[in-house]
Amino acid sequence: MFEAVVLPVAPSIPAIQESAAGAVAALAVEDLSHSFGKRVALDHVSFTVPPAGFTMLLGLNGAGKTTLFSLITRLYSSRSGDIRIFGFDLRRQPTRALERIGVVFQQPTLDLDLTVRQNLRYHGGLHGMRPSDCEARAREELARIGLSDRADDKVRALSGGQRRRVEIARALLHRPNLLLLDEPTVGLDVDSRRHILAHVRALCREQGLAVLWATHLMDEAADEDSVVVLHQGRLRASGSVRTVCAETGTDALPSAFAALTAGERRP
Ligand SMILES: Nc1ncnc2c1ncn2[C@@H]1O[C@H](COP(=O)(O)OP(=O)(O)OP(=O)(O)O)[C@@H](O)[C@H]1O
Repeated sequence: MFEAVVLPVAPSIPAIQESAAGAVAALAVEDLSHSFGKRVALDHVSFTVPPAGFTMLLGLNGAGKTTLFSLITRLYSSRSGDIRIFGFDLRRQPTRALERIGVVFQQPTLDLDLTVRQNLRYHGGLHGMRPSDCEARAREELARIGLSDRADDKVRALSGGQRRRVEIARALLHRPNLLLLDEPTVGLDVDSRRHILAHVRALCREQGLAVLWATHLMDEAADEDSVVVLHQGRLRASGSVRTVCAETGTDALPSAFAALTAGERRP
């Protein structure tokens, strides 16, 4: 359990206001494909994530969620298709695009032998933050997530849920406008899952963040979310929960998801 602390809204990066005079999507994926040898992981996928609000990226194992995240974060380069982040083309303007996203990867990436503060400082350095800014932001984000008193503990001493919370604080340090989380609650107990989801939903509401949350757990979705459904590398549906239910002739997201992902599983 932790008490979330509500802090003032962080200022956004000014250039976004300029480029987002219209409602520029936080993320626009267009005709994106990616293969590992002969295995097609993403097959002509197109969808958008609204400039603010919570979007669930739903897919079973092997749907292509992590491959998509790897392309958006440029761990892999896309050979076919386009990705724009707040209007910035990831291939042509990678710095401007990438500085707008924060990422929590599926596999934990904190250094267990560094303290919480040192992990955050390292991340700030990678983003070119001044040490004093980084220190102030680390304090803010650790307070927000209820871990101020653990700043000087080694990450190894934290629970799985606390480590995830530090990863979220780290992802927000440079004030991104789009937060990507790849199955962030995997391996956590019910209480930690609930609190992490509630925390990210609160961030989304209070700071006007756009969030893309990948999961296969239907109980993490809410009626007001936008959803993107991937299955076996293909886009099966995207839009509001209501639209996806209407399109599948179902009355709830779990039934819609079951209908959209029925059929042969890939070996
Ligand atoms: N590095 C890789 N080399 C070869 N094939 C890969 C690689 N990474 C992913 N794949 C394949 O690409 C497809 C999509 O995998 P991906 O990990 O993106 O799915 P996912 O939706 O994230 O699944 P999970 O929920 O299990 O993490 C799968 O068939 C997977 O085996």
